[in-house]
Amino acid sequence: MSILSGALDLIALMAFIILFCAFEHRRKQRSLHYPPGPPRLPIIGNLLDVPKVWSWLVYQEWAKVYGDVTSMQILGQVIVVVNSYAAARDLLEKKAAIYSDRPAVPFFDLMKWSWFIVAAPYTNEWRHRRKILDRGLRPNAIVQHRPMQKQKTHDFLRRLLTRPEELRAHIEHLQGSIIMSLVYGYETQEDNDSYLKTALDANEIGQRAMIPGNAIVNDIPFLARLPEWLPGMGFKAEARVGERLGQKLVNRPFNFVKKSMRDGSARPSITRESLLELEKTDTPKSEDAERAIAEASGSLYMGKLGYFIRRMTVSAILTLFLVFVLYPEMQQRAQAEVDAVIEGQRLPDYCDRPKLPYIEALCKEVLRWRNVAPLGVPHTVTQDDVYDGCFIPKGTIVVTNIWAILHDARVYPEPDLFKPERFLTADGLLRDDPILTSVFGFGKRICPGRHLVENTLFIVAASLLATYSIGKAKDVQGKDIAVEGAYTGGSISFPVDFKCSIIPRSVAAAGLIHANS
Ligand code: HEM
Repeated sequence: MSILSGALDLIALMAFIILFCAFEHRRKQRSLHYPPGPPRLPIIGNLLDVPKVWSWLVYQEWAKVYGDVTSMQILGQVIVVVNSYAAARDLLEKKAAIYSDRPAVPFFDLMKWSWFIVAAPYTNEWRHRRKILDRGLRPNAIVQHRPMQKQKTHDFLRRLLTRPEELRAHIEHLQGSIIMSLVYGYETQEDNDSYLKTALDANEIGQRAMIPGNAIVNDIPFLARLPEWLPGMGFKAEARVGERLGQKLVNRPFNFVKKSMRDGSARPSITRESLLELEKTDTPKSEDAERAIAEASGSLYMGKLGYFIRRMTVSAILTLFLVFVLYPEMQQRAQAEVDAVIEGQRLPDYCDRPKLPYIEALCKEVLRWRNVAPLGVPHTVTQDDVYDGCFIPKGTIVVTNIWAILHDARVYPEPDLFKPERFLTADGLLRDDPILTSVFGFGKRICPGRHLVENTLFIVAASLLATYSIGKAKDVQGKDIAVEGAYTGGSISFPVDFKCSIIPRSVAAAGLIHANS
């Protein structure tokens, strides 16, 4: 009896100590301040301080006053902005276990769009789908798609030959057809593509849900629980449309792959490879495992046209054209480099890459100079945390100021200048720069498409340089049309529309384009 009561006393004492420590820990955290930031007004906090456009520039200025990790509060929601590479790694990579969630988008929940990886919460479901994408988009896996990327780039060159004024449409087609081929082995039709309509419709709904202020339920989530017959509940019917579209988007191309696998016509693709892998490991095939593949692929299909992935890649390729217009001397240097390798006999290939360090450096500088997602995609914190003596509570939204990281004058001197040489050694060799990967985000949510983007940018740049001269367009009087080189200030930064001339460098160059497309 006395042994038993002694043991109980010990357990009670231990429980008391654990509770006391937890209480003290929490009390200490509570007594800590949030990371420093601009002064807050009662209730609305920093609502009036948040700029609608070019916010990354304002946050960069705040960092000079308050430090690399700053915070603001909007209607009670804590938002932390991370402005340096070191802090981004400390939080989003070293503490990835608690910094990898995404802010909730209630309208997506209503549409049952948890399959859409970009916005999905950090759950086992997400991990499973993300693994499928990581496997399909890793360097060793995408190597087999290089011939396809090359062929699509050659088709792009041909389109530029016949309708150069439709530059942006051609870039969108290039990007979309690469993704559809990579994900489903599907050849996008030139006009009236049958998969286009579904994706466009789903995207329209997706965009409305993502852009702040567009879907009322995102701002006032409890509305989702009210009955549909109440006034103002129209979003519920819209959510049902979104759910149906989402299912169509996920299932239709997936079924196309399964059917073509059955009749033996399936081309290599992420979906086909994932299904083959599943056959090896999962017997009998479970519906859940197939569904995960369909949904992971659907996320890329959605992204092919979406606000997010499409705009990013299109923006980067447009920047390439802008750079050629603004800096003709760099275009000439890059042309000389590619000419020395291909000697006008053929179009560039991936195997030429090691011999084209200046072009590689130019592509890297395109990604750095006008990084297309200056604030990345927000993460959220799933547990209370302390960083550098400051309290970061569970639920905090963490925004990475990728712009500030890539325009840090200590790392990239004269950061606003376009200088490919910063990625070259004194001997003209390519310099490894781990900080540049910040352009694709951090930690577990880092962009899985990054290797594909680098491959695409390289082959597009080298092929363009080998065949075209890009310069200022002329007005009716034959005068150069000025190009400002301005960018939009929204969450995905885009070159403001500009005109340029795109002319084959020679008859032989035009001949190469025809011969290869
Ligand atoms: C210039 C082009 C691109 C840039 C700069 C870019 C950048 C980014 C960034 C900053 C993120 C957020 C990372 C984070 O949360 O920390 C992201 C996420 C993502 N990107 Fe990209 N991206 C590009 C193109 C692509 C392409 C071509 C694909 C598909 C093949 C892709 C697929 C994705 C996906 C699926 C996510 C969500 C990852 C997740 O939440 O787990 N991206 N990207």
